[in-house]
Amino acid sequence: MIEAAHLHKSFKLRKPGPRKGLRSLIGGPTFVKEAVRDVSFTIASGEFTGFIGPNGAGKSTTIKMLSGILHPSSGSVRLGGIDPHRRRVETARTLGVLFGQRTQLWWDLPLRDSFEVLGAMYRMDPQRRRARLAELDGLLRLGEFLDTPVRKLSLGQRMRGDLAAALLHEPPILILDEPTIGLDVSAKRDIRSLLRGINEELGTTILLTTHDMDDIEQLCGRVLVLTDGTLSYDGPIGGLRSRIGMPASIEATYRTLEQAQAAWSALQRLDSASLAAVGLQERTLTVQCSLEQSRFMDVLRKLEAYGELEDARMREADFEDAVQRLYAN
Ligand SMILES: Nc1ncnc2c1ncn2[C@@H]1O[C@H](COP(=O)(O)OP(=O)(O)OP(=O)(O)O)[C@@H](O)[C@H]1O
Repeated sequence: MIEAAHLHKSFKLRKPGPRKGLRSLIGGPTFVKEAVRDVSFTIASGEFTGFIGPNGAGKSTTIKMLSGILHPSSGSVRLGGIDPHRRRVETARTLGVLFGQRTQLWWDLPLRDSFEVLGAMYRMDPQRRRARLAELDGLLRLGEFLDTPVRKLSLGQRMRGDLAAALLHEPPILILDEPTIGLDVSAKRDIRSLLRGINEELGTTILLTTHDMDDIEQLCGRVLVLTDGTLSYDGPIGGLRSRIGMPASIEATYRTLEQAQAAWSALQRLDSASLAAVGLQERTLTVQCSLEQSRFMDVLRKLEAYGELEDARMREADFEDAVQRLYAN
């Protein structure tokens, strides 16, 4: 459904010139910025895929190439077999796009009127538009604010309206850029459950770009990680967890202070990639380990070599932190 083959995009930029005032506009020497280096992936119909990466990794540039706004310097894109840059009209029919940071609705118009304008832009038959709106109303619960001007909507309501606007013309593919940005916890939960419904009930293929790892964990079967213009990971979220190592920490409380101190100094000397002592507070030792939860008992057995344990608790690694570490490396 979405095919990207060896996508590459570079921009020719000019360094600021040494001169002051108007003459600085002439600028210095040019250089090439490679925003996307060599990205290939195929997304099948009905997949819900996450697209993540640190700031400046090239996600927006990739999305702009997928949606036909930018032409790749080399490589190719096909959306349902269509080249989005050459066939703009068919692409507009195939694709719905939502940018969380801006709206495609008319600020002063009631939501209902925005849909009328969009329906006319997509040359939808009014009867078909009304039927589709009724379907989207059932899914996105628009009824309560359909007659409210967009500027008076809460951010969560506006996002629901924007989702309906992106889906009005029944596109089989939806590209979302930060659809939960700025929302509070409950509105985020709401939007996520609506996105799940759109994917499952309408069968829409979704590519989701976000900096919110909860979006990815809760929605995406597959995740693409873009770092410095190249795909550094493409696979299921579980595989990303094991790739990162997902260090979990265990807090183990020994019966005596001496035992805890003995364990602390022994583990400090131990040069192990899978087990590291990271803190000692009175009788409680904190260790980090890259093992899966099923091997918690193995770690406990190692810790018991230094003395009897009174208590032990495992803290699951935070996915968000782990992904930030992955970007940093
Ligand atoms: N039109 C442009 N002209 C010049 N450089 C650009 C242009 N668009 C993007 N870039 C550069 O390309 C690189 C990738 O930018 P892009 O916006 O695609 O990253 P991103 O992953 O979407 O980042 P963010 O998460 O911050 O939105 C950046 O270094 C950016 O400055």
